[in-house]
Amino acid sequence: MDSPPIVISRDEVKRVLRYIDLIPRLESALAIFSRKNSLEIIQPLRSVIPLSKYNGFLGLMPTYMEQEGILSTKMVCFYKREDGSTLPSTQATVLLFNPEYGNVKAIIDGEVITAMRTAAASAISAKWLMPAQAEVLAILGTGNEALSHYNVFTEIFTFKEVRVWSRTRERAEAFSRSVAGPVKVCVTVEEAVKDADAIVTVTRATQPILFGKWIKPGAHVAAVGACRPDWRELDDELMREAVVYVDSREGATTESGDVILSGATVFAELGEVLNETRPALREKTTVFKSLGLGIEDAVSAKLVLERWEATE
Ligand SMILES: NC(=O)c1ccc[n+]([C@@H]2O[C@H](COP(=O)([O-])OP(=O)(O)OC[C@H]3O[C@@H](n4cnc5c(N)ncnc54)[C@H](O)[C@@H]3O)[C@@H](O)[C@H]2O)c1
Ligand SMILES: O=C(O)[C@@H]1CCCCN1
Repeated sequence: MDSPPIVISRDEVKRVLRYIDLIPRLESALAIFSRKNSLEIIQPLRSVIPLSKYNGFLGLMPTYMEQEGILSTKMVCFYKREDGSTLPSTQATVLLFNPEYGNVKAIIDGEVITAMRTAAASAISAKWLMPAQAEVLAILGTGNEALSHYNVFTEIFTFKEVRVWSRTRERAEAFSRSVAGPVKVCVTVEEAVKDADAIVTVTRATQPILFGKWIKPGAHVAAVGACRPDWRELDDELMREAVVYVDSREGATTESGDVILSGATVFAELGEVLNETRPALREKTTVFKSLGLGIEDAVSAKLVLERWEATE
């Protein structure tokens, strides 16, 4: 008889998932994704259901990676509203199936997976696109993604200064106190990004908060928020003048307000850089527009299950 699905909680995911293991799996998955071979990967564009009454969305992210033996679906709800709820604004669950028979092997909390795989993808973009001698990191936003980005960027790079900006000084100060290393609290976005080499935008803004005129030529921006076609974090000048990389061309041209409304040209997918079919123009100002991919959740969930089984 088949065994029931294993249920892996948020705390267990946090216990077993490590960037050092996750990053190589993501690099491999992004590279496979950009080869566009349906024998290797089937990952349709995310279906998104608006939850208009609650100012939110449900995204469905099925993925099949035949050679890796992974069949999964992430279901993610994300909300625009700010009504003082203590629940996270992005909540997710990942189902891992046995592709041979269709039985569910594991039901895995997706909150930490989402935060860590998104931050790891941004870190991979920075590995290839950030200036060689990067000294200053600026993080715009102080939520879950800000924390995961702080963690991975300070784990794999060495910055002389890390800055943070939030709409209120209190939130930026609380973020600065919550992390292990020193973080400079900035009162304006302009102050935070001045001469920064790497900039991470992880807000729920729907209008531009980051303007090209403030940015040092050659800086790298990992743009993570603004995941709807009418939402923005970056202004037209930045989007049009930077070299724009994305996780998925199809995703970016369907879901990203920063890409669609600015009319910017997408230069390459990150996976194409990893496959060396498109160049990494590190010396130019670069934007990595991240929307999030089912394959990232698929390989993360498989890794979580492997580590969980190994340590149970
Ligand atoms: N690209 C991806 O794969 C991916 C994955 C997860 C989340 N996201 C997106 O990243 C963003 C951050 O996610 P999170 O989980 O950290 O959210 P969060 O709610 O934990 O944090 C959001 C941050 O944005 C700030 N904020 C809210 N409205 C703002 C506004 N109008 N202007 C400036 N700042 C504002 C909040 O104060 C907070 O600091 C969201 O837009 C989310 O949808 C993207
Ligand atoms: O890929 C994801 O998980 C996210 C969730 C929030 C909105 C954008 N995409």
